[in-house]
Amino acid sequence: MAFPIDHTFVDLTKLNLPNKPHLGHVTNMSPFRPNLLPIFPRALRTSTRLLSSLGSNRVVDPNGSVLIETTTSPSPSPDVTGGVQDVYGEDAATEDMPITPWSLSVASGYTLLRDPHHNKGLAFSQRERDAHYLRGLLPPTVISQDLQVKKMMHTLRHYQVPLQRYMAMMDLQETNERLFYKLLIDHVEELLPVVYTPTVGEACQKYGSIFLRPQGLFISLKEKGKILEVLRNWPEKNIQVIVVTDGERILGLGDLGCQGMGIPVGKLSLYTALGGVRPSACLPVTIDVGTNNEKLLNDEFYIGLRQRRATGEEYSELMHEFMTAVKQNYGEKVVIQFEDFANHNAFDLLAKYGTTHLVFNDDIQGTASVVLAGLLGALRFVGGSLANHRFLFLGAGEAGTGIAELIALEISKKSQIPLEEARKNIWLVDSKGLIVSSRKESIQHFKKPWAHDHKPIKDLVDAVKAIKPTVLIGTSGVGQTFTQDVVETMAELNEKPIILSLSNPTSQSECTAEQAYKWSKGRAIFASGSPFAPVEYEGKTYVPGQANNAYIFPGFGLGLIMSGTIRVHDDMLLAASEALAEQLMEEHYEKGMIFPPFRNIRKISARIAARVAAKAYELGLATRLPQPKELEKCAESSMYSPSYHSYR
Ligand SMILES: NC(=O)C1=CN([C@@H]2O[C@H](COP(=O)(O)OP(=O)(O)OC[C@H]3O[C@@H](n4cnc5c(N)ncnc54)[C@H](OP(=O)(O)O)[C@@H]3O)[C@@H](O)[C@H]2O)C=CC1
Ligand SMILES: CC(=O)C(=O)O
Ligand SMILES: [Mg+2]
Repeated sequence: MAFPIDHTFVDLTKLNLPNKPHLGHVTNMSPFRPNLLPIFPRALRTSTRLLSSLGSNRVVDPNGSVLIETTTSPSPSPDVTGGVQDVYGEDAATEDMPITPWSLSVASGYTLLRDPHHNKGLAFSQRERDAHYLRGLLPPTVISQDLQVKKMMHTLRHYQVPLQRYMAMMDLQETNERLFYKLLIDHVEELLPVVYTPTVGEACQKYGSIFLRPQGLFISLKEKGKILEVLRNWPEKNIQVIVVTDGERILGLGDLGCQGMGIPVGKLSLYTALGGVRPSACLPVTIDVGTNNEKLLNDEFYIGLRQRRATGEEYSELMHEFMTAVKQNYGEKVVIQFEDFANHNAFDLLAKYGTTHLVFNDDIQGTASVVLAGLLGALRFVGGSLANHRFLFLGAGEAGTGIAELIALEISKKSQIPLEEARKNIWLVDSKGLIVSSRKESIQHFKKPWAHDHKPIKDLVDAVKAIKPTVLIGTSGVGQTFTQDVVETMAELNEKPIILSLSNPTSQSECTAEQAYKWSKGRAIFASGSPFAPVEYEGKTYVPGQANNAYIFPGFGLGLIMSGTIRVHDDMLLAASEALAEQLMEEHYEKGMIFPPFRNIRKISARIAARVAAKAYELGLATRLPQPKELEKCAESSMYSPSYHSYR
């Protein structure tokens, strides 16, 4: 179907039909939208009769794409009943088989005001208020969406507590979706820290207490054997992106179990606001296999399963059922973004499903791509190529080893040296110290490529002194681990030390922006995972960058979707990094920035999407053919706009 995915109606007057439509044949017609035929499974059945009354066996949209087609076969195949595809098995079901009673109605009056997808609040015009039975349900004034944005920002700025802002934003998302996205797009730099890190971290910790309305799809062990049915309970059918977590490693806050749902919800808000993917095409999912967080298990307001985490086969079987059901229900072009899984599952899931599904691990791959872009930008300050630099990581998990591997891949490709060779300048420290060859037998598989020959070193500062890195990257999830000693040593070793404190939320950042600039005497090139305000140091203002995968995944996902790509490839991550790095302009360098500002993020995302899509076409992984000529324009024009529509 070539129709935009949030169109659940098709205008019969605009279609290529031989006879005038006889609307009596469609039971779901709206009195307010008389020419609109609902495109929903149940409506498809009623439309079969409509089609025969029109003397046609197909409905074609203005672009020539078939929207509805009756079968001409005398003996329909088992999944084609009554002449149309029996999408959810309603027609094939016998009387004793349960089905989902899908129905579609057109919202008006009170229901319309309570429908977050269509509600416009005080922005309903007088004519719309008459046409849609709203008169008296709203006070007399009519205001524009822009004024609504202004008012909402005024309200948000009055809240002193970040969590209050978060709750107000979530409430808006659940009551007036377009206004929520308009606000987020127009004030992205101010509101990103509200709906995303750091505030979303606190929201997840307190999710049970602040929980008002469920968001997203909860799939727990109780749903084993029924996951396909659960997916079918979700009201939207055309899903393009799923962000899924099992809540075991939420930011640097550890196991938050079912309350990790704040993360997929937040990430998908960014898919829409930053990447332009329609909200109706986004599905947040939390897999609940229990939690090992004692505090939550004993919290009377905890919303998840009250048991310790299932592991081993029980875990894998649930995940496999989920992955299979997703492909069965939505096909193979749905992006499945793994988010905030613990590393003992994350690497295995990515490896296992990377060859059968369109999967992307944001913590391993998205983080790698954004950090590589930042480093390419930082070369401008420090000179040379990546091959001339030495890297030391604190933290050798998903983010640390993911970034390390992409840096090595970039060096290997650019310098035409083997990957093994490129890895030699990259060192990692985990909770037990520097990863060295004598530890090789006892470390997890994803650390093994980094076990170089060296004597063991326990402390970070000693590792800094021994390795002499030019770049220090924090991915430990532990705050304040870049001590004054560590930063000063980096500054002794380097004229411009590159220091990235990537751990989230702010409380877990390896050091603050102020510490990095102060302890390096203003010489550090610094960026952090969660935002820090500009810092004044000895009369100069330093603008820290935000090295967060939010720069990458929305545009990356858009690129996959717009090209109909079926698998993720590392070269697409490199393409995304290059696209992001190229958008760093002279004016940004002058302020010491290594990332372009977030306020231009939709433009940035369109460029990333175009480059990712181009790479997918080059690799033969894109299925949307022929390849559009101008991919960036194509990306821009396909982006969701939050402006209100006017109603008939
Ligand atoms: N800015 C961004 O875009 C992103 C930031 N992150 C952040 O990065 C952090 C880590 O995430 P992730 O890699 O997925 O987590 P993992 O759990 O996979 O890895 C954490 C690593 O840190 C090590 N570690 C823990 N404590 C210490 C310590 N005190 N000293 C040295 N090393 C330590 C662990 O060691 P061991 O292996 O021995 O247990 C492990 O290697 C999180 O805070 C997360 O929010 C993640 C993704 C994106
Ligand atoms: C940003 C992110 O994905 C994380 O901290 O896990
Ligand atoms: Mg994450």
